[in-house]
Amino acid sequence: MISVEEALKIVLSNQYETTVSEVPLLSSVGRILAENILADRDFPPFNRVAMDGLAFCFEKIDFQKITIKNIQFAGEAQKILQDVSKGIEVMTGAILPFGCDTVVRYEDINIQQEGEVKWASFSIPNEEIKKGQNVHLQGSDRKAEDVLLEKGIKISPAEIAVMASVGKSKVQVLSTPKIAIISTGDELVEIDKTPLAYQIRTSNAYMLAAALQQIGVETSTFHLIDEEKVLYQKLKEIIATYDILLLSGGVSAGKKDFVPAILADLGLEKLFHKVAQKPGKPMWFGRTPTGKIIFALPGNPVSTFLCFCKYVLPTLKSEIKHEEVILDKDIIFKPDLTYFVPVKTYFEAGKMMAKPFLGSGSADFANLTDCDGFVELPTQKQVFTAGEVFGFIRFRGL
Ligand SMILES: Nc1nc2c(c(=O)[nH]1)N[C@H]1C(S)=C(S)[C@@H](COP(=O)(O)OP(=O)(O)OC[C@H]3O[C@@H](n4cnc5c(N)ncnc54)[C@H](O)[C@@H]3O)O[C@H]1N2
Ligand code: MOO
Ligand SMILES: [Mg+2]
Repeated sequence: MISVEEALKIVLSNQYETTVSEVPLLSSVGRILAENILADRDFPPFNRVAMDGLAFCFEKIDFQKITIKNIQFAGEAQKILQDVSKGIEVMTGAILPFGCDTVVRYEDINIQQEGEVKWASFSIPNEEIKKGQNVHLQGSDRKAEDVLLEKGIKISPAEIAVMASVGKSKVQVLSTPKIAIISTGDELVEIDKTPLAYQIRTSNAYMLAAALQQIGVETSTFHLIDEEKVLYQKLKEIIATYDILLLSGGVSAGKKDFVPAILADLGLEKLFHKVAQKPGKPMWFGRTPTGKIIFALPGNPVSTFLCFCKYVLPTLKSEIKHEEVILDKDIIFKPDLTYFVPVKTYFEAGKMMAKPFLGSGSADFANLTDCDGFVELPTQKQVFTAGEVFGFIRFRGL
């Protein structure tokens, strides 16, 4: 049996190799960018008027009375202020007229008109007017050819705006693997059925699908009965269509726990079976010769969820924060296994504390609703004392 550390290392060094695909800009939100995005021109691309008002040349005007010539609207080619002692009305988003360097808002001027002649005077003290004000200078945000977005980042609406502004109607993103969630077990019925006395409703597949949905990954779900021929045939079909399989149940020592043997019959390479951990000891992990990845998670719901959070999530999320918590209660655990205990975290004097919920074991998934993660208690110790710091695997707010 291998340790938790070895198991995680094997999982991380056998990840599904994602390929790059090109998608329409809007379809790229939530995906991982697979190319650097460069500025195609300066940001802003011209000296942009930032306020509606009057533009002029600061050094050349008479501060008492500025004759107004012309209007520069947004979307118009640059106008030229022929007589630099005069001003020109400008609108936000327009290119600053040639010959001007400063803009004063309409709110800060009084405009008067006599016949054909229109002039402005300032309604604020002259000292408040600064040369260059209200002009968003060309290239002041970014220069042409600057890297605006680096590959590897997760695309949000802010990145969509940047890519739209540089004309990326199609974007290269990492392809998302096709994931199948397969629950197994004769005792399970669908959630809209009333279980008989010896049956239960299936919940693992919903739990896994929901966890993946939270990180923007879509899945397909299947349920298979504990029947060797059915498992062999259906798993063969699913492996042909999907890139990553998440199975739950059928991996332990029971007479109908066929999953490991069937996966071997299907020609999969077993990378490990059984990890020195509680819960989740019977976990199986392997791959196909073509690099498709199979996680066969133990069926007890807390085991399924812990194995998912500890091993599956790090392969699908671009970044996983390493977190630590302070245990708030002594725990004694003697077996030579890493012990993952559901905990509820809270803050005390600025430190993150963890209150353990031992519940009644790995089938007690109702317990998880009181918790927000697992604390990881290492094998090397048997007594874990209140006040000690341990690793924390968060599952709430993924
Ligand atoms: N003799 C041994 N027995 C068991 C061992 C062992 O080492 N020796 N390991 C125990 C541990 S630890 C676990 S965890 C379970 C793992 O069992 P399997 O992966 O074989 O899963 P099943 O036998 O199919 O089911 C176990 C349990 O989980 C429930 N289950 C399964 N699927 C679902 C689902 N989709 N939704 C809700 N609940 C599910 C199932 O009804 C069983 O109660 O084995 C121990 N036994
Ligand atoms: O790991 Mo089992 O998960 O202890 O019930
Ligand atoms: Mg079993």
